Amino acid sequence: MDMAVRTARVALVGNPNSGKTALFNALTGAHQKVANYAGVTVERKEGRVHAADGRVLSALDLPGTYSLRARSLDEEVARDAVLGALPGETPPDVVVCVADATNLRLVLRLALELKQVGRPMVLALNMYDIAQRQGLRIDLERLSQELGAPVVTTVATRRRGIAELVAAAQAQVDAAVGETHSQWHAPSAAEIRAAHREAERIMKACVRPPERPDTLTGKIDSVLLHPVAGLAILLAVLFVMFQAVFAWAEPAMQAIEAGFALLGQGVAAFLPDGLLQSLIVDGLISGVGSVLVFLPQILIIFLFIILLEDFGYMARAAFLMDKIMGGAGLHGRAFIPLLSSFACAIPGIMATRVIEAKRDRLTTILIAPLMTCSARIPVYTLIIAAFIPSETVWGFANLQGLVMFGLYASGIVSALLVSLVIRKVFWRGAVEPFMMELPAYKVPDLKSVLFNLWLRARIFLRRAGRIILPLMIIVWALSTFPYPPEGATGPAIDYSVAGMIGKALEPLFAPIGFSWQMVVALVPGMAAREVAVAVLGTVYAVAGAEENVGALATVLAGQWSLATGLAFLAWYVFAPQCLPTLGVVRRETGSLKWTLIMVGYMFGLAYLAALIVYRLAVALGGG
Ligand SMILES: Nc1nc2c(ncn2[C@@H]2O[C@H](COP(=O)(O)OP(=O)(O)OP(=O)(O)O)[C@@H](O)[C@H]2O)c(=O)[nH]1
Ligand SMILES: [Mg+2]
Repeated sequence: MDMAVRTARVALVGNPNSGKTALFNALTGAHQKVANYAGVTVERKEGRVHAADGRVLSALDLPGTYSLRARSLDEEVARDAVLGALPGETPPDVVVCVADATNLRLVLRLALELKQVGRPMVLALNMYDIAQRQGLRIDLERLSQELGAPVVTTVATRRRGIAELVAAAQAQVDAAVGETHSQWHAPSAAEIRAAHREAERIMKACVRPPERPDTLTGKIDSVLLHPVAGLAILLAVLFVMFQAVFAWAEPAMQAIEAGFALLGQGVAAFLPDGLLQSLIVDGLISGVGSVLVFLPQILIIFLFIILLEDFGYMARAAFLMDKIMGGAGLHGRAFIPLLSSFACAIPGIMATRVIEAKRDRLTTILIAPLMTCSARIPVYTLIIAAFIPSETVWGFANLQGLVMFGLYASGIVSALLVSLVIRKVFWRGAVEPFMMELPAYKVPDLKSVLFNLWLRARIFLRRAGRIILPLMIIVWALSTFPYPPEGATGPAIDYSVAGMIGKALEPLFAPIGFSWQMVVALVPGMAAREVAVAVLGTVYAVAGAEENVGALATVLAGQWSLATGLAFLAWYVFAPQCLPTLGVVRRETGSLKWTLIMVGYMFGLAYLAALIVYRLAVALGGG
């Protein structure tokens, strides 16, 4: 094979949370998710590295692992990539062992294992900035001798040491002599002990303990992990987050709303009355605009989540929740997947790969969609704005924020209950104990926070363009054609296909107080939750009373009873209104049966919850 044309492949291997993905991003210019807790990366990702001399390398980001003795699916990915065991894949030309320089003991064991694989290796001592700040002294030359591999210091987040790392990797490729045979085999207990001793010896020989050991982390932890104070702080953080959603977003939302109203009026004035004007103004601008208004709220929630992630708080939250989750039959490792599900259930379900036991993993997959994903935010805020007054209660809390908090809490509490039921119905047995690593606290980096926020905004805007926009054209057509017959008196939509579908399904939803217009919104809302908001925008715009040009929330407040609004919220806490999620559940469980069980229980709960809420609200005078 001609070495000059084949791109050399570099695999990034290391303990969880050591900065592999941050290095990968710095090397390739990619934007993979980086966060301050273990288990962020669960899949292999490949990218291209342009070296200073013009050559191109291929880099591979991998899930974190402590050993090649893989126990969970994500660790297997790392092991197979290193051993070249994936179908159609050769072992990497160079292995870059990524180390958290402040936590070398564990990575030395992994490095010794990697040496046995027999591929050329480079040790990247990442987080070197923190090591230096702590006054940790590492004898780089000696370390390199002991491991028989070049050592490069890096600060991935500041892109320091990147060029040196690439050069070291390339030098290893150039010096490599043909194929080596892997010496790696699953080690015996005695071999593991010997490796631990060897790691300990290297540690003693090369690392002098920090002059300023990290006492701050301990001090902060004694408060944040306190069983009472810690939980109170966690609740307070969430409380502030939901208050902020309503308190801070208002001006930005009004500006976006006014912008779309102006755009609609401008286009309406410019285009002649008729079909095209109706499609663009009522279908596209009104539909897409009604969803985009919620961008500020989504960004506020993500700002909180990103800051907490980067600070290192999320792993502490997991620690605090561990008892409660264990009581509900959930594995401690389920926390991070469930946390990811607050953005979107799809990455959350993928993240369950870190859970070793199949049953624990399946339980987590089944409840992940109950976490409030960001696609629910537009629906929740719309209905809250329409039906919940912006009042101050108890002298300090905004009622709208409290209701939002309650909706998130309903999702979490029901998830715990469902998990408990799954444990009772499908399988019993104790949950395995779980050792959590707590990452060091870090001051969030402003640039990376803003960048992450921009990535979230981009996902939201893309969904608006790729899912909502095309669907709105279909919805507009279905709610416009066929035209009402000669001499018809009702609004045109009553005679359209959408009207017919809505009215045909209406009896099914009448007991929970849904109007046929709402049913029309639920059907395309299966594709993505927030589409329902856009459809409501269009259905009521096409229904076309002049006074309806106001904000959608005002329109809904005039059209629905309070009971109907609350029932709609209850429905949205549970309904599996997201086909892509169902597709991922099917793929990750490999089972149609479990996918259908999930769909069934979620629709069942949605109907039941909406029914109870509706009846209760009507009985209390909200009909
Ligand atoms: N100060 C400092 N922080 C870093 C450095 N490299 C990474 N980080 C931070 O460390 C945390 C972990 O980084 P990731 O790149 O997600 O780690 P990973 O090894 O990919 O983690 P997993 O995918 O969970 O195995 C993030 O908060 C990064 O911003 C560094 O060199 N210096
Ligand atoms: Mg990673």
